[in-house]
Amino acid sequence: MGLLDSLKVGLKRSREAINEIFYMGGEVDEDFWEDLEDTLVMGDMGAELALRVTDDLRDRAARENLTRAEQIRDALAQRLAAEFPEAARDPFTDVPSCVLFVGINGAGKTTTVGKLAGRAREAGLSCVIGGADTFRAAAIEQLQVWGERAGVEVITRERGADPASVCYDVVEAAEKRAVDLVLIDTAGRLHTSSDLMRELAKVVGVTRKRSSAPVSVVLVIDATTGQNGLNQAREFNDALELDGLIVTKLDGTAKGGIALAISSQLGLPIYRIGVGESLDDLQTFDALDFTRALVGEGM
Ligand SMILES: Nc1nc2c(ncn2[C@@H]2O[C@H](COP(=O)(O)OP(=O)(O)OP(=O)(O)O)[C@@H](O)[C@H]2O)c(=O)[nH]1
Repeated sequence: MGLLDSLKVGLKRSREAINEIFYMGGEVDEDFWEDLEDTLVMGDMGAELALRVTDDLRDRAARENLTRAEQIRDALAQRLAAEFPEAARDPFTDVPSCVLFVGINGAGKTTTVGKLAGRAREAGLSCVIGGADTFRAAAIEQLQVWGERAGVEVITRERGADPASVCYDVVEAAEKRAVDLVLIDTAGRLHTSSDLMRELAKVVGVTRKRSSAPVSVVLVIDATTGQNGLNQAREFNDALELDGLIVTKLDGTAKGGIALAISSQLGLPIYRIGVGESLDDLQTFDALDFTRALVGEGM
């Protein structure tokens, strides 16, 4: 199955809901617009965004005399795609670069670091992985497994070591060797835990200060989290000034709208999306491919 197909399977739930409106009668009338707005809200996009998109589309339909629902479908995909801010730079290919991965437990940080390390190797970039999750012994082991899989060295310290000083060491070692790409995994934490968020702010501060390569702080977010994902992202952004997002588990039962809500509301680009658990299941984000998978391509 191609990566785009995995995404389409993952977004099936949202697409089916949207398909229903398009198939209902075919005529664009007041009910159609109301159903569209409701469906977008139900798909986790948030009420404000759903209203804005529906209003714009309604104007366009009037202007261009689009009277059949099918004509609206691609206009909807285009309009939704326009909500995603574009990345000014790609921290995984514009090297040298140092990237810190943050997020709640189980979001997919370690898996994503492994996948990206594999991609970097394939692209002929030199890469090291930093293990700043010294909280759990199992986390260090898991990262080492991913490092072996990707053929990339993992630099870490013993369990309980100060994560900020691990980052300092990793960046220093990488700079001595003129490594292109440094990927640092951090311990998962709840956005509501202020002590752990302060610790993370220190990790970010030390890394930004020590690294001569640009540092990007990337929030890894599980697409199946639903509306709570927006609160999470807001808290991480307030504490750390995020640079962008990686949205995982879009092959699962995600509705997908949450990716749009976060990216659009916080003005954060999506660098990659995760569409499975293996090394190859990572995709460069393309806004229009994503929104077309979300709204379907018609008959
Ligand atoms: N289906 C699917 N599963 C994923 C994806 N990314 C990660 N996972 C799975 O999600 C689970 C958690 O992934 P991890 O990479 O361990 O998450 P983490 O954020 O490092 O977790 P902590 O170390 O607890 O902070 C694992 O079972 C992964 O295989 C994805 O894109 N799709």
